[in-house]
Amino acid sequence: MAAQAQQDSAVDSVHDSVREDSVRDREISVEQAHLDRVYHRLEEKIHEAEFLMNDAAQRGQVGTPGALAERDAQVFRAGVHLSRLNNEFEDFLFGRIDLLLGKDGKKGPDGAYTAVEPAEGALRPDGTADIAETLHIGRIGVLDEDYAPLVIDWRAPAAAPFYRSTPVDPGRVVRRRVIRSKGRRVLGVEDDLMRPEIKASLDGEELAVVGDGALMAALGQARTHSMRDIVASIQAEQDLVIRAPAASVTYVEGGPGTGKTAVALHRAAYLLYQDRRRYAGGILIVSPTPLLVAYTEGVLPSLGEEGQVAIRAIGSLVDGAEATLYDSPATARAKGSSRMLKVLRRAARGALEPEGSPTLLRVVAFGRRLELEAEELAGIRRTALGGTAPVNLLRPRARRLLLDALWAKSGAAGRHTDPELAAELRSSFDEDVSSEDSFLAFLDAWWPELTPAAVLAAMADERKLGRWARRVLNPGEVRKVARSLRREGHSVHDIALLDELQAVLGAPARPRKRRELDPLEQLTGLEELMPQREETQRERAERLAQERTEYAHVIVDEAQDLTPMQWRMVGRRGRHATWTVVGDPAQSSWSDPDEAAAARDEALGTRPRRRFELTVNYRNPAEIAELAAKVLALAMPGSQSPAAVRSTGVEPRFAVAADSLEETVRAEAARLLDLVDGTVGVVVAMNRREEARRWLAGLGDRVVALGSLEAKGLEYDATVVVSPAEVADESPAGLRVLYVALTRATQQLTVVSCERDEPDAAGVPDLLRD
Ligand SMILES: Nc1ncnc2c1ncn2[C@@H]1O[C@H](COP(=O)(O)OP(=O)(O)OP(=O)(O)O)[C@@H](O)[C@H]1O
Repeated sequence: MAAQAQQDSAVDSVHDSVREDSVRDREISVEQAHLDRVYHRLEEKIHEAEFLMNDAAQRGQVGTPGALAERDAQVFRAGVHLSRLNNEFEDFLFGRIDLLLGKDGKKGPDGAYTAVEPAEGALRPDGTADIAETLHIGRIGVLDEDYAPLVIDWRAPAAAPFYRSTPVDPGRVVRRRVIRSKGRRVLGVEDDLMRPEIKASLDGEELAVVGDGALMAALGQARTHSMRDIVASIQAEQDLVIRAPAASVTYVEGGPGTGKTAVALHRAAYLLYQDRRRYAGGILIVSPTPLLVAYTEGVLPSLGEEGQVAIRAIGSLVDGAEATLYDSPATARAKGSSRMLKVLRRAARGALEPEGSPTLLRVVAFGRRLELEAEELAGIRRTALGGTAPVNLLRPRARRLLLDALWAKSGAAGRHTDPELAAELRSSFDEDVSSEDSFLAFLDAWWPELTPAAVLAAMADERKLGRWARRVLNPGEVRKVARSLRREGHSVHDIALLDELQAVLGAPARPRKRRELDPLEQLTGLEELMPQREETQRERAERLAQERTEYAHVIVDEAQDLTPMQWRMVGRRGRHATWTVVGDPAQSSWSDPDEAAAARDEALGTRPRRRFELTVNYRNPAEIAELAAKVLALAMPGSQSPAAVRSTGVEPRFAVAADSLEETVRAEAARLLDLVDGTVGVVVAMNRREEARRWLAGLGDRVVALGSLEAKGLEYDATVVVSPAEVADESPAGLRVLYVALTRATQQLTVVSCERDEPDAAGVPDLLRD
C-alpha cells in the first residue's frame, strides 16, 4: 500500500512538473510574441528615422523651423532606440502587470487606466475577476502605430504599480511578472501574485503563475565586479524614495544592503526622465571611493541615462587633484574637522609671506628715488588684509596702498591746488610706477598670487603650521598633519582642504595670460591666417560638464562618512540644488558623527527635509546579518539592524590562523572561490592591505583584497574578514568599520582570527561572541 502511494505521489509530482514546464513554455511564448511586436515596431521607427535623415540630407535645411525641430526630435528619438537595439540589452523589456479595472475606468496620457484602486464590481462576490488591462514595462517606452503603449517606460506614472503593489496593498495589480530576456529572446518569466485569494482570468483563461518571484531570483545571482540595476525588482519602500518629488532634501537612512546605493542611482535616472530640462544643469553623485564609483558606474547607462550624471569619488571632486593616499585615523580626524577652517584662513594669509619675501621697495618716479621699508610694508600688508575677502582678490588693494604710500613720499601731492590737475598728476605717477619692472617684480614677490596647492605645501612646514594652528590644533596634530603633507600626492582629506583654500583664496585677480605664440606661427603669421576651429556642440557640452562646479541635483551616497570639511566642499557644488542624501549612521567611519551632522546641516541649509527609511536587507542572508548585528550592538547600542529578506542555511565560518595568517587567509579565500560562482572579497585592516594583495597572488581576478575603508558600499558573493579585533582597534570608529566589513557578503562569510582576537574553542573571536 505504502509503496503504491509513494509511486502515485512520484507520478503526480512528475505530472506536476511536466504541467509546470508546459505552462512556463506557454507563458514564455506569450511574452516572446509581445517582444517580437516591440522589436518589429522599433525597426519600423528606425526605418522612418533613417528615411528622415536621408531626406533631410538630400533637401538640406528646407522647411519651417518648427517642422525642422520636430524632425530633429524624431531623428533623435529613433537614434536612441537604435542605439538601444544595437546594444542588445539583456532585458529591454522586463516587466508586466495584469490589472483589474480601475475605479474611474479612464485612460491616462500614457494609455493606462489611472486609477490606483479597482472599480466597484471588478471583483465578483464569488472571488473571481477579469483582467481588464495588461501593461508591459521596459527601459524606455515604445508606442504602436496607433499610439497605444507597447512598452511603458519604467519611470512613467503608469509603471509605478509594478513597484508599489504588495500583497498587503495590491491596488489593481493581480499578477506582477518579471520577464528575463537576452536581446530578442525571452528566456524566462517569474511571477508574484499580489491577490492570491482571487481567481482571475485573462481573455477567458485562468491567469497562469510561473516561478517563485523575481526578487529572490535576482538576489541569488552571482555577483561580478559591477553593480546591476534593480529595475525589474524595485521594492515598494524603495520606489517611494526613487519617485519622491525633488523638492529640497530627500533624506534616506537604512542599514547595510537595504538598497540605498541602488535607490540613489535609480533616482537619478527617474529625475532626469521626469524633468529633463531642469536637470540639464547636471546631477552629481558623490561616492566615498573610486572603487565604489567603478562598481556603480555601469548602472545608469543600463537605465538609459548617460551624460547628465557625474558620479565622482569624494577624492576626485577638485579638478586637477586626485586622492591617492590614506591618512592615519588621527591625521584624518584633524584634517576633516571644521577646526581646519580657521587654520586654512590663517595659512592663506600667512603664505603671502614666504621666506625671502622682499623687505624693501625701491622705485624711481618723477626723477626721484622712492623707498618703502620693512615696517612700512608690513603696515600696508596689515591694512590690505583687513576683513575676510579672498586673499587673491586683495592684490589690487595692496597695489593701490603701495602706490598711495609712494605718492605720499614723492612730495608731489601738494604740487597742484587745482583738483583736476592734481588728479592728472597722480594718475601719471601711478602709470609711471606701475609700469616699472622693479615695481612689478616686487609685487609678484611680495604679494604672490597664491594657489591652493602652494598654501597646502606651505602647511607642510611644521613650524609655520604650528603658528597658523595655534590654539586650534594641538602640537601632536600639527606634527601629524605637517608630516602627512610632506608626502608626494594627496589624501582624500587634502582634496577638501584644497577646495576650501580655493574658496578662501578666490580666483586670481589678473586676467589669464594669453597662450604663448608658437615662434614659427609668429614668423609665418600662420595663426592669423588659419581660421579658428569652432567647437562642436558635443565638444562644448562635454567641456561644460567637465568645468561644471555647481549642479541642479546632488546625491550623496554613504553620507554618514563625509567629514565636516567634505560637507563644505560638497555643499559648494549644490548651493542652488535639490538634494538626495543617503546613509547609515551605524556605518560611519568618521570619529565624531555629531560634528559631521552639524556640518551636513550647514551644507543643506534650512531646506525642508523629507525623510525615508529603508528597512529590509537585500544583500546578506539572515545568518550573516545576525552575526553582524552583534557588532552593531557594540558599535551603536540600541540601534536596529534591518531584517534580512532571505536565509541560505549556511552559517558563517570561523577559522583561526594558528601559524601563518597568510596561509590561513589564502586557503579560506581559495575555498570560497570553489564554493561561489562570483566574487570573493578579503577585508583586512588598512595597514595590511598591501600584504593581503600579495597573499592572494595567483588566485585569479574573482578575488580581491581590500582595506577596511575600501570595502565601503561594495559587495561580494563571499567575504573573508581578517582579524575583527585589528579592524575594530584601527580607529575610534573601528567597530562601525567592522560592521561594514561583516555586511559585504551575499552568500558566505568566513572570519579569520589571530591571537589578538582571543578566539574560543570554536574559533569565534571575542568581539563576535554572544
Ligand atoms: N529591490 C531589489 N531587487 C534586487 N536586488 C536588490 C534590491 N534592492 C537591493 N538589491 C540588491 O541588494 C544589494 C545591496 O544594495 P545596495 O548596495 O544599494 O545597498 P546599500 O543600502 O547601499 O548598502 P550599504 O549601506 O551596505 O552600502 C545590491 O546587490 C542590490 O542590487
